[in-house]
Amino acid sequence: MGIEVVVEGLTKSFGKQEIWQDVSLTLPAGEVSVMLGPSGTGKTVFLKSLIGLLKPDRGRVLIDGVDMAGGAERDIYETRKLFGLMFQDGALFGSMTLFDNVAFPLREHTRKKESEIRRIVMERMEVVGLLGAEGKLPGEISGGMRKRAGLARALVLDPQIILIDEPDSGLDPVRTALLSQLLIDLNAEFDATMLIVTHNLDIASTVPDNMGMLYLRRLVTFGPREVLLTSEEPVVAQFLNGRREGPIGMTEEKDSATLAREAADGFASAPLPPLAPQLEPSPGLGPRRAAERRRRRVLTLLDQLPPAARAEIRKAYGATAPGRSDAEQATLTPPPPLPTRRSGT
Ligand SMILES: Nc1ncnc2c1ncn2[C@@H]1O[C@H](COP(=O)(O)OP(=O)(O)OP(=O)(O)O)[C@@H](O)[C@H]1O
Repeated sequence: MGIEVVVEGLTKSFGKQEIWQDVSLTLPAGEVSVMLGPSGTGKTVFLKSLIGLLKPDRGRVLIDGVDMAGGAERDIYETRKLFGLMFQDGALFGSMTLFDNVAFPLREHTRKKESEIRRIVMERMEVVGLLGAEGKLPGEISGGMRKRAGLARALVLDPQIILIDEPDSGLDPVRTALLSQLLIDLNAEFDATMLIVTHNLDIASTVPDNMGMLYLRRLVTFGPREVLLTSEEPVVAQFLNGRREGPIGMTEEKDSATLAREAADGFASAPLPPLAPQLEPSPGLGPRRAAERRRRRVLTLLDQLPPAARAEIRKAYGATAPGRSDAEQATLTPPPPLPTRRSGT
């Protein structure tokens, strides 16, 4: 099962440019989380800080007792092996075939025999739908295929935490919808903690268990998806509706006169789109193990959430039994059977 990632008071600047300050959140073990935010708000910097590639000025990133922000380099190096990373363009080596690209981490970080490497690579290629393309070079395939190859490579070391940076960039809507399904299927198969950075509203509204948003050098919110998707905070509502009107401008922040004029025109009261259901794993995979853990976790949190989010969660999980608190209810319903995993994964 995936590992919990605890972020405490993280603050990062480059010289005089403050990227974000005092970011605190917990990525629950094995669940899928999405981080939204306008361009340039430091989402990629956040991912790199989680894995210890960038050092924050203050704060901690705790993974299994190791502080990725300020711990001993040897511990950070070891803990990094728990991660799978997929950056925007797949970050493949152009002169290597897809097979060699996907095999690279196994050859680099393990002493496995070539026959074992072949078995693992072909299995991961199958998971991302790339069987048959293993002999191709990255330049010979589409952008979507390159991203899936990047995902296959992120999976070869059986990661417990998977960080994915803008998996949708450059993809058409159909490929993006297929990718959303693939991300949920990967979570069902590997039960890893996943954090996805994206601007894509289709992925954001249908894939994650939890969502957060970075804006104006702070974390606006982070929590169960229903909180952000029902939030009336103007910046969140603007982002989720893709509207021009609202606090976010081309250079991140609009001036107060423009904002006041737009507010007078009523942008703040425009309704949010109805909540889309979260995707289920493809037939044959069984339910995600994280789904039942998340149900129990979120029901115990219910009393602390805003009313609109609470109502959506109750709707999603069925009405609470009369006379029982949400926390009691969380322990009552028996969990569904565990998913059947494909052999060898
Ligand atoms: N190594 C670095 N040195 C100096 N500045 C950096 C470095 N890495 C990132 N930045 C700056 O940090 C800011 C945030 O960058 P980042 O790439 O994290 O944004 P983002 O939210 O991921 O943007 P996008 O959605 O457009 O990819 C930018 O202004 C960028 O120029």
